[in-house]
Amino acid sequence: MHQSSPLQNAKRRAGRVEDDGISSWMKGDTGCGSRLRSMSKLALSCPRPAPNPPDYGDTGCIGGHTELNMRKRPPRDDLETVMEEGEPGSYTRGGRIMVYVRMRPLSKSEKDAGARSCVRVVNKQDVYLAEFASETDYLRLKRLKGRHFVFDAAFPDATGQQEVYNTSTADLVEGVLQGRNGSVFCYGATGAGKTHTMLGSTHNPGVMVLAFKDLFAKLRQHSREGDYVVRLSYLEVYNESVRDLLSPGRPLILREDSKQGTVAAGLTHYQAYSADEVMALLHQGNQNRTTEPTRVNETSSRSHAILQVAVEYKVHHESHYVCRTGKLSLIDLAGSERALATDQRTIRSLEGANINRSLLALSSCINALVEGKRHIPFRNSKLTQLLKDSLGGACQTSMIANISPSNLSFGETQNTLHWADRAKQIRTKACEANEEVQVPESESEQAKLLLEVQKENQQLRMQLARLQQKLLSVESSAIMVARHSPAPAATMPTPIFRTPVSESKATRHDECRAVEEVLRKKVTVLEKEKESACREMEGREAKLAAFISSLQRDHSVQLRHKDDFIRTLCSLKQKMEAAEEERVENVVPPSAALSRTRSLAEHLDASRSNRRASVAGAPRRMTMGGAAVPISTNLGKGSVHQAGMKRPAVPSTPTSTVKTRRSKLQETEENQVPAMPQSQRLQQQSTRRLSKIPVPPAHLPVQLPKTPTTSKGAMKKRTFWDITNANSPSAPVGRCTRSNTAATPSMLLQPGFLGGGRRCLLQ
Ligand SMILES: Nc1ncnc2c1ncn2[C@@H]1O[C@H](COP(=O)(O)OP(=O)(O)OP(=O)(O)O)[C@@H](O)[C@H]1O
Repeated sequence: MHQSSPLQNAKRRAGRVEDDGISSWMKGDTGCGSRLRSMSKLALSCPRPAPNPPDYGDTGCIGGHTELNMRKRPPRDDLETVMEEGEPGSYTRGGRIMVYVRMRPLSKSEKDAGARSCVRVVNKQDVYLAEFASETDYLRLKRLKGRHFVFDAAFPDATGQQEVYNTSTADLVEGVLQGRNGSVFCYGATGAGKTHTMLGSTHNPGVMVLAFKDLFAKLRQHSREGDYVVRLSYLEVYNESVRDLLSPGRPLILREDSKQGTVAAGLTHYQAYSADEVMALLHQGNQNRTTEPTRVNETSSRSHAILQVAVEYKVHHESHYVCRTGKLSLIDLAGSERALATDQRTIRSLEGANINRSLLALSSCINALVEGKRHIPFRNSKLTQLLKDSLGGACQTSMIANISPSNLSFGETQNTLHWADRAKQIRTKACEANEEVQVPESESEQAKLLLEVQKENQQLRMQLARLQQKLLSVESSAIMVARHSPAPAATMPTPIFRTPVSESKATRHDECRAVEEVLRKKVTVLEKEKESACREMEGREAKLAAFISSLQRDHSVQLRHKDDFIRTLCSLKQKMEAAEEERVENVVPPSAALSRTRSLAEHLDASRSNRRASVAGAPRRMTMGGAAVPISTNLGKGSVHQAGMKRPAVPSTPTSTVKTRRSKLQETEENQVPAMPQSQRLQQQSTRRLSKIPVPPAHLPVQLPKTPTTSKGAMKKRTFWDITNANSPSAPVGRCTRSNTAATPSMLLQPGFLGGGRRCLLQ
């Protein structure tokens, strides 16, 4: 019936003989747990551990209510015990994730399908898993293996919600109120009871609801009304996109925050003041959550849901108050599932693939954390990104692994238990309390006042020290001055500085008086010096003024001379221009003019000689073209009459001009004016014309016109007066770049200035 294992034999040999214990384990008494633990310890130390396995009833019912089926009990050597060193009950939260297992009852459908329980929870910590095989399935029967797991707590199917909450989450809520972060998440296969554990129903509320109720109750207990703030956010990760469940909209983006860790940007945070408010929000969020019926679960959650509660509150003490900030994350993961477990192969299978992928990423992170790897692949999925703080951060974390007892779900249950067992080894960072001690306002004011008084006192002390130093320096300088200046004998009959300064007050007074006297004398001397200096300065000033006025006079005289000179120059220029114009007017070809002049000169000579001849009785002759020609004395119109000879042709001289000349010639002849060279005559003409040009008065300043003329005709008529006096009423108006400035004498003397100015005016 019963095989003794080597371990039992060893125990017996060691005098620690125990009964096989099977019956008592089946009953689930408390003693069996300790026995199992002691055996497990032994198993760890023995090369081939073989503790006695628990018994499994035919019906699969658990809880020690069935008869032992000895035939189906797996061999003891096959039982694999997975335990950590140390007493399981001695687990503390410090530094690692707390792992709990909750088994749900067999569902009606499972019972109908003839499923049996393959899991046994013993002593609220130990979980035994057995694989059943039918009696005809010989192959599987041979491979039957029993597995034993020990967790921080294991909840059998009959465990109520409150107990689960008290064991797994209540201390986290307490931690949040102390300013720590905490998180609880449920893991398991689809339909294993995660949502039931986390959310529950209206009549049987789950961990989330109970946590809120507890939280608000404790807040009211610890803090005054109005001294706490509870903020709530609720999101889901569906098909690798993050959604806000309290205000659905666009998918949210995850961001890394140096203070808060991974945060969903744009997530709504509702402020709640009571548990009822939270319930309403939770209900609203759950309505928005993606749930679909699958073959396994009527209301299967197709997303991972994360509910976060941030708590800020003040705890009042006698002299101060403490401000604490904590955060509690409650996570309901979507169930891992086999592809066949779901009926649809379209959207549901895609959801399932995404769920499995994210859970695989979670498993990878847990493995990496357990193995102590440097790199933890949190970024592999949105879920692991969001759980980063819960898994590897400064956070108190509880994991509830939900399992189904059905032998039909053996694989999923086994995976879940293995996964949960591994998660036990995850170490978390030390979770420091986020609290700030603050002094009440009245006391802080007093402290502030005290500080101010102390500061003022210090400043006054420093000021006093500075003044004392100053006084000493003044005294020493006074002594130095008094030493270096001879004191009058009458005022200082005794040498006052012979006595030390600190000797007596009287001596000091004498010293001061002596110093005062010396200083007064010095001041008098300085005043006298100042007066004499002032007088000297005044004399110098008068001399300088006279010199400046003489300079000004000289300068004005010089200016006048310069103006005269310029005026002369201008008149000469005008004359020359007039002469030039005259010459241009009488345009005669040079050759013709020359020949004409010559002929006139010859004619003049001839007439002179004729006159002389007539005076002497000889016939008058006229030389034309070098030959002497006899002419009549009448030199009027066509007066040249000579036999056999034509009158010489005058080349191109205009008739009027010829006439004028002839008349002039006649006049000359008549007046008997001696012949004169033409150049002299022209000069005389020019002189005569120039004498008619008015010369400006000497006192007028030489100025250029301010505004040049706009017409050429006007310019041509301008006189010297117009050019030199811009204020003249006849001054032409026009455009000129240089004419806006009054010309200085030196400017007027510039070569081409007048001509340039003229050109400018003609523009
Ligand atoms: N401890 C329990 N006691 C009684 N009934 C339970 C328990 N746990 C789960 N159930 C029932 O089992 C069914 C499936 O549970 P639940 O929906 O919580 O599974 P789940 O793990 O959340 O599944 P999924 O991952 O598909 O969402 C529900 O009808 C629920 O009422």
